[in-house]
Amino acid sequence: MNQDQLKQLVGRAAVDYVTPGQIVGVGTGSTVDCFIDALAASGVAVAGAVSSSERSTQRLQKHGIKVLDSADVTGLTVYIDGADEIDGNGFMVKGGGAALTREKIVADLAEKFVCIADASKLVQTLGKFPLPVEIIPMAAAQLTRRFAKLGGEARLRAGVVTDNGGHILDVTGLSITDPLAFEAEVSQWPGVVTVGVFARNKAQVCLLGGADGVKTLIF
Ligand SMILES: O=C(CO)[C@H](O)[C@H](O)COP(=O)(O)O
Repeated sequence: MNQDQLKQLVGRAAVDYVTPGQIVGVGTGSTVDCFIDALAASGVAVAGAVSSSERSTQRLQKHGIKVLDSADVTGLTVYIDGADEIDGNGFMVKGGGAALTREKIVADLAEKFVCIADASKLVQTLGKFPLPVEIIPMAAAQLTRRFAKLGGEARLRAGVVTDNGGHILDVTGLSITDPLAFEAEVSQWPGVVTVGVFARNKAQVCLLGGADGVKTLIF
């Protein structure tokens, strides 16, 4: 199976975590696109979705799934999203699609984060994938210096403006051995909107697609 087929496989598997009549939290990315399509095809009638991006909103609406504002809900049972990397504790790097800020906001509303990913995303230590950080543009130079002190090289993602009007730094060369401490530290640097380490809002479940089918990891 190629990577696209694995994404479709886990997208379909994630529908089992959605209950009819529920409001579901929906992430962003090509794997989530597969989930949205599978949900629409499944006949599981949800009451609506809280979406983490304009991209997912458009796809949900195209399928006739109602999109609610995050302010319209007090909580969500489940949030389904992909990841750029996930480790053996359910800690993730996210933001390859530049949607990390809204993803973290919607994930924070949910009782359970179900990560859907192909097996290439499972890593021992986070940091090989360039770490996305949404920032206020004015802080770019200072934040680049701060990451350099941690051994990272930050590059501005050219031509990208997020749904919130922010910019993205992609940081290479990091080895994130303590994701909770790293997230807490970087999150309080002035000019950081959201760091793409999801440790406080980690996954509780990962549906990992590989040659043998879908493996369910519980954290
Ligand atoms: O964090 C994300 C978007 O901001 C995505 O979940 C992540 O980039 C994975 O994307 P894909 O499913 O396309 O591989």
